Amino acid sequence: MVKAVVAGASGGIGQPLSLLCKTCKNIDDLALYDVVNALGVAADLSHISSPATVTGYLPKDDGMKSAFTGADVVIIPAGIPRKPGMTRDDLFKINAGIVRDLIKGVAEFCPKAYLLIISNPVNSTVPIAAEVLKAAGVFDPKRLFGVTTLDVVRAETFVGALTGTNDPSTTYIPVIGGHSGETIVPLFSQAKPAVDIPEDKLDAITYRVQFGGDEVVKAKDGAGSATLSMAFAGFRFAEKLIRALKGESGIIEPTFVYLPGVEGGAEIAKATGCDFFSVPVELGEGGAKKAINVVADANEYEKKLLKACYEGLGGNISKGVEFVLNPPK
Ligand SMILES: NC(=O)c1ccc[n+]([C@@H]2O[C@H](COP(=O)([O-])OP(=O)(O)OC[C@H]3O[C@@H](n4cnc5c(N)ncnc54)[C@H](O)[C@@H]3O)[C@@H](O)[C@H]2O)c1
Ligand SMILES: O=C(O)C[C@H](O)C(=O)O
Repeated sequence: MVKAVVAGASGGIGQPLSLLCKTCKNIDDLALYDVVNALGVAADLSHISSPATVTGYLPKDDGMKSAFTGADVVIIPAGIPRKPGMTRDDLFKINAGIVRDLIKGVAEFCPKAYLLIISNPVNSTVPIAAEVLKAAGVFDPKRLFGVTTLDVVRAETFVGALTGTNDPSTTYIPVIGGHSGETIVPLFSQAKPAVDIPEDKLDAITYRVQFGGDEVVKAKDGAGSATLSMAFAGFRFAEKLIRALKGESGIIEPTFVYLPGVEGGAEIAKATGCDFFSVPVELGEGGAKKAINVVADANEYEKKLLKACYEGLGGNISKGVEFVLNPPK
């Protein structure tokens, strides 16, 4: 019996993500939480003839408590998206408080749940979540994941277009670091099967993975950021995690974790100078089983990218931690 919650279920990501969860054979009970329209989205999805039961909750009548109680997995895409001209960090002011308050609810109502944070800026919202859980005495680093899967999905897609493969998703490409601009570092040299990216195309494809989010923000022209591709990516990660929790072995996916709390992570934290970092993580019955040190094998081109990543990411992480430890007055 697996209960999954989508918090922010009525939004651009939340609705298609909830749809995918409703059709997932590994989810039995789906709770949709939002500050608006969660009952409508739940009523709509509940007519789909798949096994999962769906219920919707608003903040009134202890809705968060009802939604979160008994949850095994909580996926959080709640918060505002970017408009053209904004960085993900510009979202901090509003989304930091939204994530903090949702995680307080998690700590109270489902402290053992596995948490998948989608809300931006991920580089800061995941440290916020960790600090809130620590303060409540329920932080387990093996259960907290920043969802960076969209960067991996983009890398697969853009490389697929270059190689002309029939199915881009069959190429494994570790994308590591954080989830914004230069903190996103694709390691094309470690693709499996190997890909041969012509030298004159390397800068452009790297940039496209790092700034792919901007393409969508620009194309949507004020109507938000990536929602459908993000729902696909968020579901891909959630579904893999649930399969691993149920005992399937050998599942590896890059995700933004608190490295010192995951096996193999301490040495990566030492090498990168960042406690929170996305690396390929082997998922298991207890969540994050092992962080895989792909940093050590980066080539010279990738090492330069990583240097810029460490510089940007450190500040984003501290900003999140500070928000909880020294809350703005
Ligand atoms: N991690 C990633 O790769 C990635 C990719 C795309 C978007 N995002 C981020 O995901 C977030 C959501 O994007 P979107 O396009 O779905 O936005 P959206 O505005 O369409 O939806 C957000 C939803 O969150 C809800 N919400 C707001 N405050 C809430 C609260 N306190 N509790 C519960 N629900 C609340 C809103 O009512 C809304 O339904 C943004 O921060 C965006 O930047 C992350
Ligand atoms: O770009 C954004 O703001 C949304 C998301 O983080 C993305 O990568 O598409």
